[in-house]
Amino acid sequence: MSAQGLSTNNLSVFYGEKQAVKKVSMDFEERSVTALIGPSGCGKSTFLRSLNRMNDLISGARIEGEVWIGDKNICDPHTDVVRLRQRIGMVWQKPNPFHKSIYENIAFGPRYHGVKGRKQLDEIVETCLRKTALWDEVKDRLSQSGLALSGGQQQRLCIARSLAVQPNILLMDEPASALDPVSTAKIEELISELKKDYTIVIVTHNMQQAARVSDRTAFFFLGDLIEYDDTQKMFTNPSKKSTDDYISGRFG
Ligand SMILES: Nc1ncnc2c1ncn2[C@@H]1O[C@H](COP(=O)(O)OP(=O)(O)OP(=O)(O)O)[C@@H](O)[C@H]1O
Repeated sequence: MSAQGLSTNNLSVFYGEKQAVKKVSMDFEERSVTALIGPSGCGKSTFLRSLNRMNDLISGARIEGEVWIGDKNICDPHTDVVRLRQRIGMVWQKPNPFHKSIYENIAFGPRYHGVKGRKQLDEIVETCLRKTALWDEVKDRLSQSGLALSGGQQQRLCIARSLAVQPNILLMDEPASALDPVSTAKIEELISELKKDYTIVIVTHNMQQAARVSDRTAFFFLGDLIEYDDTQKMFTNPSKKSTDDYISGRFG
């Protein structure tokens, strides 16, 4: 595995007595998109959140097993969680810009991590807005509130905010499910563009979206990883009957 590679080994997540994720071992391909699919409640979001220790914030949640980034097991209690979340960004289902200007939404993270110069911050803001195809839409109103943007623009702003602290990995939990079809298409285009530079893991309920944007797909059911393969294979010739049943809409 390379210095940045992401993988899990026998990863289990519990909420109290309930086991939501059951000994899942996965290697994520770098600079590609992995989709996590499966019926509601099968543990996709729980698994995703454990990849950057977001489950730490949920009382009663407990992890067993390992999550590796390069040669570091991030489940180690000595892990610097702030630094970890800088390397592994998270984008949520509902766009959640800060109650700040468009500029400050992006400058906040780098400033927190020590970038002070205005010129450098200006550059980061422009680069991140260009990467998310927002620059032309907002360059003349950077001091306006991020909340004044449309839902789709807000979500792209949130993605730009994640990029500003230079992560290697982006986790996305149904990033387009709250958006209209045009905004969804823009987010999907953006994901395809971003995978040239980032390793992306996305939870989606939308089978067409998984088929369109991902290179690899993992099917979860009741906390188990049932099948994990190239997306094309998963959607045309899955190995397990339950994968086939789910993908073809026979349950879930
Ligand atoms: N904070 C929590 N406390 C207790 N149980 C939880 C918590 N979050 C999730 N669970 C339970 O863990 C299981 C997995 O939930 P999770 O949200 O990870 O599934 P999911 O596949 O992402 O579902 P969905 O597609 O509906 O978002 C479910 O049984 C759920 O009820």
